[in-house]
Amino acid sequence: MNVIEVQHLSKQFSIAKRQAGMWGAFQSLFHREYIVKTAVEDVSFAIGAGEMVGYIGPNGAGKSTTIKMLTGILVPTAGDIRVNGIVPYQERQKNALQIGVVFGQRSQLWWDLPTIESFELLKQVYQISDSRYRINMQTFTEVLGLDEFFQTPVRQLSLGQRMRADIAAALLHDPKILFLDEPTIGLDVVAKEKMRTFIQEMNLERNVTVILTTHDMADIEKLCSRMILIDKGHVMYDGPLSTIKDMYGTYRVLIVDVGQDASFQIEEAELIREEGTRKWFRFDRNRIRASQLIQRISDQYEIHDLTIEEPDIDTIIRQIYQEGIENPQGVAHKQG
Ligand SMILES: Nc1ncnc2c1ncn2[C@@H]1O[C@H](COP(=O)(O)OP(=O)(O)OP(=O)(O)O)[C@@H](O)[C@H]1O
Repeated sequence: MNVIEVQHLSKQFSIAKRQAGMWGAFQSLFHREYIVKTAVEDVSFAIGAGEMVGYIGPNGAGKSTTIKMLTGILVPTAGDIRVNGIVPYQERQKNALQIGVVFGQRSQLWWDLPTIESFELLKQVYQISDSRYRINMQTFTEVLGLDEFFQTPVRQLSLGQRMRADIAAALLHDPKILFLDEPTIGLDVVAKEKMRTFIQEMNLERNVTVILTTHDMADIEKLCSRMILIDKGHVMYDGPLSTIKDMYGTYRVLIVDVGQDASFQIEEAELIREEGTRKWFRFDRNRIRASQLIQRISDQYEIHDLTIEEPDIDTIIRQIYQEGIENPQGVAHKQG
């Protein structure tokens, strides 16, 4: 069953053009010109219950605008949007009851109140029963260690504490869908890992559907089997992370130390770096196998040390942004 359905969704913003100088400012009082900025264009996708989907793209791609339309904050310019059967901007309150939202860049909590009071206020806002509130607070406190800062006002929390409080607050009313906009931004490695584990647990134990926007590819690798990639408002790819990796991750780098100063080239590989006796060869595994490459080198030289580096998902995504994407096996597509 799909919990989110988006069809031909577009959003344009009209931005008033500023005229230069005093005369321009005066003229603007009587006649305003507008420029139209298209943030999201003809985006379609469907997300099933319990899926964890990474919604990713470079700065300004249209990710936050999409999330804001899904949460009902923004009204689309065109297209259909349904979250659990509800049109979010038409029934904002009803939609709010079934979704949880975390914006990594800003807190949803009351800035000046002790953290525990924010939770108590949310209990009232969402009319959460006493027993449900107790169970959820107990679970979240156990996993996220909330009690260490219950009495601290939100504005005094460290970033890691604030994010833990925010995600707990977003899940307090048992939403079936969770929107996470940069939930690990600025966190240290340990805090990131804790956050990811918690998200994973909520998905597994409560079947919460998760839509995650992030610039941290490790979030996607750890959490999402599916990825929707957008650029300039268009969907460029929608499919498994593994397909993207298989298609674009065919390059490897062989780092080899031959123990002596030797200058040599290999036809099917590109020498991309040299440091003393150590060399870096970039090769396409579809063209030559690592074992063949090593064989060629060891035929002439004694290999002292070697490593093979696989491309990380960051490198692959960067390559896609730069070069676009072809249409492989009907799962990915390029538009615009
Ligand atoms: N309220 C607004 N008024 C005018 N333009 C806007 C508004 N909100 C977003 N935009 C523009 O729409 C485009 C998409 O912005 P959006 O915030 O959705 O991108 P994003 O993918 O979330 O980027 P980032 O990764 O930097 O957060 C950008 O060019 C942005 O400047």
